[in-house]
Amino acid sequence: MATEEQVYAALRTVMDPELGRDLVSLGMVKEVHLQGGRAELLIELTTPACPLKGQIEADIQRALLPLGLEEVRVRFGGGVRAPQQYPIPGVKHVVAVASGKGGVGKSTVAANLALALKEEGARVGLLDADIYGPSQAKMFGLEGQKLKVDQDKRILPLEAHGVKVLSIANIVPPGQAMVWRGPILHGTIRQFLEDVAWGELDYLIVDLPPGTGDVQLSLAQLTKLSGGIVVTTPQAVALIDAERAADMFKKVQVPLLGVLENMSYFLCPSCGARTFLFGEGGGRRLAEKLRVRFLGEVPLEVAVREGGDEGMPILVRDPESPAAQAFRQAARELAAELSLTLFLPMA
Ligand SMILES: Nc1ncnc2c1ncn2[C@@H]1O[C@H](COP(=O)(O)OP(=O)(O)OP(=O)(O)O)[C@@H](O)[C@H]1O
Repeated sequence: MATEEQVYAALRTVMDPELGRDLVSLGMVKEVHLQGGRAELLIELTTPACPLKGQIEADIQRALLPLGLEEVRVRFGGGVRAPQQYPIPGVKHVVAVASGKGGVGKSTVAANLALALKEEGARVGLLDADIYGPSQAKMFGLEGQKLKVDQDKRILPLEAHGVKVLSIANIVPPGQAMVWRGPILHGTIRQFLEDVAWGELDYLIVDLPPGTGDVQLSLAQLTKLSGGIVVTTPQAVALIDAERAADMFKKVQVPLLGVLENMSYFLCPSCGARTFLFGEGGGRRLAEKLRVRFLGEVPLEVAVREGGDEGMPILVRDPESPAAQAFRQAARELAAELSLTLFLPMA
């Protein structure tokens, strides 16, 4: 009959593929129950959205095989690991979504990544800091809704599809031109972070304006961002600007968690054929050049645009569509990269 010590010894041979250390020394083995010929394990991953769950489970099964157990059941648990210091009280991670060029789908990506992380069990907020072209209120069907404050006069974010959303569009009347001077803008970003009752969040996703301007700078100065991602299309002009956005993160010492390529190819709704409208492989090549994780390719699908216009992001509107699946995978990659930064401090 296998003993607990033997199980732990076997688990010491199972590596977290990304961290390169074994599950026991990483403190991931939370429970080992042995009864009869059965073992039940509780493994706490660095994030519930870990993309390598399947592989880790298979490795565990393989490592315990020589112990001759009848059955090994693996449960995965644990929440999102937090940094030593929270960037905002109650908020574990602030992640910025940037793009060099406008119109590459940054807001669509921010919305769907937020929803995908929520789907994995995380508590998620979305801050629309794209003050020149806020689109999250529309994307989440919250247009025209007024914000309320709590008894401490803190702004209460709105909520849709299980994500807390705060957009400047719910503050400034629609269609009104916004001229933001540096100090006002800085103050507004500060308010978004400090005077909003975000509550307990694992991730606060921030949808930045395109380019490399004052909002980015203010955000980096006002809070400790866990990281940022850059959204691009495969097109050469977009890639040049994307590299600039990546460089901005470097300048303000924010870890670049990855590059996501959107509008990678058009997926024909009737025959499923792929047409590479903007070229092929540019996002991956950029990620390789920058030595960061490639978060994946999201196809251009009519339903993504329709969903965005109707207040139903694709993850909600058509969860099984190729774009939704690509967003889900990208969110897992992002969560995994983020938890890596907690173990391996920035070089
Ligand atoms: N994968 C996709 N498939 C189809 N349409 C998409 C996709 N991604 C984004 N879109 C559409 O492209 C348009 C621009 O997207 P979005 O507003 O997300 O871009 P953005 O980069 O945030 O723009 P801005 O620079 O104005 O902030 C929207 O109509 C959106 O619905």
